[in-house]
Amino acid sequence: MLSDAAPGKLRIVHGDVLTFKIERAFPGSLKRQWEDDPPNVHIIGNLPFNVSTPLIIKWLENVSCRGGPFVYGRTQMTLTFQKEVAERLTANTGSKQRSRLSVMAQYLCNVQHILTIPGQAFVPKPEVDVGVVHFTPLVQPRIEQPFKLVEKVVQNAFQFRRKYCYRGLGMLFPEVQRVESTGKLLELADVDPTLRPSQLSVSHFKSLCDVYRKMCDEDPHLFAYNFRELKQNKSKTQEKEDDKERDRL
Ligand SMILES: C[S@@+](CC[C@H](N)C(=O)[O-])C[C@H]1O[C@@H](n2cnc3c(N)ncnc32)[C@H](O)[C@@H]1O
Repeated sequence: MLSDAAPGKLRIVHGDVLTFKIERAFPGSLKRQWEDDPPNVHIIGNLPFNVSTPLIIKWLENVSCRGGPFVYGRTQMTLTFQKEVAERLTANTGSKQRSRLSVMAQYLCNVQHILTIPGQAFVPKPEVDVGVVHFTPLVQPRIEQPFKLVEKVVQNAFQFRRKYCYRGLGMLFPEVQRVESTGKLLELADVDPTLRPSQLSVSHFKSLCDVYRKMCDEDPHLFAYNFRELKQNKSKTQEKEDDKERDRL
């Protein structure tokens, strides 16, 4: 009905936004250089919350490698999220909502929480309020390291939210070298080990990622070390042991 009302001006594509190839959706003539003003392509989305959160992670990774919607340049996005997620995306250093998402979004984009729409404005009314967030990719990311490396450092740092940051960052390293390597990382990055994860600024994360990158270059096995995976595998092994024990009884 909508496309009939605007012939030639509106094209409706039925599909899954998570797999849709936006990079092929618009004419190549719209492409701009990364350093130029944003292109005449704007992504606007009001998606279910279980889609919008994984999607923003995917699109942030696309920003970092200038892929997906960002083959057109610094494509702007205006997206809705559960209000709490919108607050996390835009949270400043030191605030209660400061989280992994804040750092991942803010190192790559200028992020603004434009407005909050009360849940009752929608039919059917969702359980939560809705935050509208605007993203403009930065010409120069605040951290110039691969997305996966930044994600790993940030994820580990926020692993123990209430503890000093050295606790979470320590999990980047195998147990045998943990104390020494964490000390070296924090010292070379000039980061106070007793800051809480929420007190770490993007520029703290930049130093941490740069030093961690050097440490990974020196030790090729380091990046593959994953404390979380080990923990999961350990608990699976423990589960199996428990099952065996139960069978014996
Ligand atoms: C909150 S409603 C918004 C409806 C309308 N766009 C608006 O703003 O009023 C979310 C819409 O996202 C659609 N949707 C859900 N999952 C999707 C996906 N993976 N890809 C594309 N659309 C999806 C649903 O069909 C639904 O129409």
